[in-house]
Amino acid sequence: MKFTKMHGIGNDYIYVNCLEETIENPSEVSKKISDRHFGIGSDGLVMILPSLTADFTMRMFNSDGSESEMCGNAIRCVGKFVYDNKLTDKTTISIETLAGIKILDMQITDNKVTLVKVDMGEPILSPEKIPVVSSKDIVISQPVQIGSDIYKITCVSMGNPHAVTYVDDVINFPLEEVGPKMETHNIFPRKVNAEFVEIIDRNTLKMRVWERGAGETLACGTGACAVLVASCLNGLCERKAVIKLLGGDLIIEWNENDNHVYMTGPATKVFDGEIII
Ligand SMILES: N[C@H](CCC[C@H](N)C(=O)O)C(=O)O
Repeated sequence: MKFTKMHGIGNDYIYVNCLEETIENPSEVSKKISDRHFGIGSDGLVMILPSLTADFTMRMFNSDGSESEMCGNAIRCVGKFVYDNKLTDKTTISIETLAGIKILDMQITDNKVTLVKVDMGEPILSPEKIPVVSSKDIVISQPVQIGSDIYKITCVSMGNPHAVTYVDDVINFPLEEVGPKMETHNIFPRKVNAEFVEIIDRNTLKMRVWERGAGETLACGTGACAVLVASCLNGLCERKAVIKLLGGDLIIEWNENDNHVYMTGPATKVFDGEIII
């Protein structure tokens, strides 16, 4: 199977052109190739497929084999993949995902995509659609017990579920201990991506993420969007801000006119390869 290793600010995936390749069991393949010792090494697998309703389809699998509805860092790399490999000559393209069709505007330098702005659509705030078990109409700064500690979470879906918690010192936060317990907490029927955020100022947020199905990653695009929305709902930031992640920065805006969230960031190719699966 031919593949391309790419990353979005350090959130790295294996990309396969499934207009040419066939993957019988993507969940098993994702687990196998994601292993950083026995496989290629990645946060998961991304399949690029045809679409009847958009220019292309993206399917994304975490390193544990679970499929996600949407992946922000990956969709930017899908845009780069299809343009740089001349599968399209359009600089504005549509990608079908399990979270709906997303529109990408791509910046080109020397015939290669360098920066991508993605319309991530509207944030989903109703608990039953996130999903999260709650008696409230919206989950903002709600207490949840993890071990002997209480954390206050704000829940947002960008097509995939997120729980956002504010901390004083995110770099030294015990993510390996708290992250997996939040990910699998029984109030999340489909588990959850857990973001932990330190407010730098009203235009700058610093975050780490324990991803559903992948553990800590260097960046999470949908997570950065969820963090911006949650921080606006908590009155902690402006509607456009720099989100600083371990792997790099994203510019996120929650537009008050169309209620859409826009994510702008880079997409990077590492290498092409071939593997027997
Ligand atoms: N682990 C996520 C999918 C990847 C999201 C993240 N890598 C991004 O860039 O949005 C989930 O199961 O919902």
